[in-house]
Amino acid sequence: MKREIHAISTGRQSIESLTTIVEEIHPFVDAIHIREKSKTASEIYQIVQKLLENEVPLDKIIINDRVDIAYVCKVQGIHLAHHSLPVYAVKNEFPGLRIGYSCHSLVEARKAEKEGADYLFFGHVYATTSKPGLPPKGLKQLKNICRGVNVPVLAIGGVKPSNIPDILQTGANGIVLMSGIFEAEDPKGAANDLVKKVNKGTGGYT
Ligand SMILES: Cc1ncc(COP(=O)(O)OP(=O)(O)O)c(N)n1
Ligand SMILES: Cc1nc(C(=O)O)sc1CCOP(=O)(O)O
Ligand SMILES: [Mg+2]
Repeated sequence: MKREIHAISTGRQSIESLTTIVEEIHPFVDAIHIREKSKTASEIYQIVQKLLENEVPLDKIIINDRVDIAYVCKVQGIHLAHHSLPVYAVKNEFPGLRIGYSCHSLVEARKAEKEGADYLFFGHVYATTSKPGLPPKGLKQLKNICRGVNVPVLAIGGVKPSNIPDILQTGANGIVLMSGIFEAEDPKGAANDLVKKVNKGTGGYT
């Protein structure tokens, strides 16, 4: 199974900054999550249209939480969290959408898999400013999740180039970054570096 790199928008950037970064990084990553909790449906739709105008492939775009926007825009998929519509409900209504789910325990992971999730995020693996005051789950729990389900598991939370080898040792199928890409001084350089690290030793990158 190909290892995947996903990038998630921060929710803190303007439409202009966000779309400029995505236009630079999309060739290096497998998926770009538009996770913009305080933007309106109209603004998120505008983001997707701007990305398409700038030749970002539809099949690299994933919408966080908003199934309506994912369906209307015909993107690659929808990413659900604990506050979202249930996985089984989305699967039933939109069998063509790739469904991701953010889980934080083995019980949640197995439930999401049973309900039809196509892949899982597990986190936060390392400390991250995105989850202040919450202790990181660590590599041991990540390994346990990877062994406990049959769908791909991607590590999220505090991921940086130096911890990629340890993450991949757990059996994780990829990595997910927010600040490490969207808040990097050089997002394109950061994404390129991640591709090299993720594919090291697989023959997938020369
Ligand atoms: C134990 C625990 N519960 C919830 C979260 C964060 O929620 P999540 O479903 O991942 O949604 P996002 O806010 O991250 O989009 C967590 N990290 N830990
Ligand atoms: C959106 C999100 N969800 C998490 C989870 O554990 O569910 S961690 C996270 C943010 C990850 O940001 P960064 O790459 O900057 O650490
Ligand atoms: Mg999350």
